[in-house]
Amino acid sequence: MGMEGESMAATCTVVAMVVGGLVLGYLYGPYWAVRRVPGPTAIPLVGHLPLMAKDTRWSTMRNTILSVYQPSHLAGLIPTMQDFINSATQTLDQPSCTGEDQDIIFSKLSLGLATDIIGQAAFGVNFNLSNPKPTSDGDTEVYDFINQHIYSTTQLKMDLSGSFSIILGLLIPILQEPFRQILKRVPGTMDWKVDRTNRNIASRLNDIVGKRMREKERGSKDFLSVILNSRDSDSVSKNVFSPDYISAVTYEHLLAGSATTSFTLSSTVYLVAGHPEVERKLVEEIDGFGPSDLIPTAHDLQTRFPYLDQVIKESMRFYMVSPLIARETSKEVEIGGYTLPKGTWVWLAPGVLSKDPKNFPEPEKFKPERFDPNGEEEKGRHPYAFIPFGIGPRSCIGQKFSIQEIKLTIIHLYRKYLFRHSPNMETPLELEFGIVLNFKHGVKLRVIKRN
Ligand code: HEM
Repeated sequence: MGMEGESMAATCTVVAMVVGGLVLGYLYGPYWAVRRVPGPTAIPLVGHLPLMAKDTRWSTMRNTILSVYQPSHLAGLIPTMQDFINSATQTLDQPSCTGEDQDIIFSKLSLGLATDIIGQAAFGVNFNLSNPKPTSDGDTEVYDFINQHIYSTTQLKMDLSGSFSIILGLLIPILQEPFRQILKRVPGTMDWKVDRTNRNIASRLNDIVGKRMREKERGSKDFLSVILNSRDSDSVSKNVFSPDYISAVTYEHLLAGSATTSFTLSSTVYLVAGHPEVERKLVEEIDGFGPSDLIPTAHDLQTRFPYLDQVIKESMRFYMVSPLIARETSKEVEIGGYTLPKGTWVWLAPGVLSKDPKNFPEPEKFKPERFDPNGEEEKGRHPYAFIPFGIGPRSCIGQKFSIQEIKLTIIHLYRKYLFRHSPNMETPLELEFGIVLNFKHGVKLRVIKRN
């Protein structure tokens, strides 16, 4: 190549670099402007459009399944819930649980129970964890599935005990995904285990969804059936609810509905066990309802157990199971004097709010009476100070479902038993911070049979 050719090539390279720089600048300029504000990375050319598309799909889904969470439907679920509660708590009558030095790991019992109940409601499948004796190959399958589900739930950590890519992502977000992609191929790493588990779960869910899709008569009781029926009857839904998407939201329900409810149940029993005066008032209210085999109706649950209401709220305030809630601004907005550009992620911290002494005097004290609707504290409190289920159009869809389940379980338990902290349990309680809070070493209790 002569001198002229070389200088031509050099000029072309410079021009290409300048043009490339301009294109990159154009694509990433808006992102650069908000680089200090945490949020999802904009994809070149399409920006955040995929997220918005997801959102439309979600609202169609949410509207479709809302019927499953309507009061009339929930009321009809009471016998199903009660059956699972009876069978999950049966083991508490056995000498291996009621002996003086016997610990029960209550958090395990409650996770099995909550998973069974949501499994039935979401999939129409009995995982049978409340009656833990595999009897056939089919049952073993379910066991494996649930164990994987529990494993993946407990791996959703945001502290320094999570997988390496998650830890790295906390420090240098841009490196998280590339490292995850590499580490998930390295056997033995946490990323590899999580990936393998997630793929197993996904394939099992696809099997369940596929099987239910082929069913002609599937009823309309559970969430999966409602979505599949709507998919069969309406062409819009057919496009919106692809089989993969259905598996993903079904899994989301299983996850959202089991770990949260189970944590709340366990922390309530744990806190009541450490507060004899609260226990006395609670047992008095429960005994006052009627004979011990009288199952409360949905209306009874709402109106006849005001102190139980306060105990559950105070437990949820004390240990806020979902400590963080994410939102993304759909347009530029000013919050507290800060201008947030469109597309900014905003994190709400209900756990911080619930320990604010302005709204909850002596926040480190467990005092259910602070939620007494006739008390000064409750009347004077900011209406959004206590938001364990989130707030607005994306708030928890399963709120009533879980409260019904928690109330039924607590009533059933305290009719028959009292609980004490096991001496083998750490003080104070140690927690693991993830997408949902978890107990580091479980909740170990001693059971006292009443009468
Ligand atoms: C004590 C139990 C529970 C707690 C504390 C809880 C808490 C939450 C919170 C804080 C959110 C985020 C809300 C927001 O972004 O504003 C949420 C969302 C959600 N929860 Fe729950 N939840 C519980 C039980 C359940 C149950 C039992 C189910 C299912 C039956 C469920 C299904 C969902 C779903 C599907 C969403 C996403 C809603 C959406 O994005 O439109 N949750 N939950």
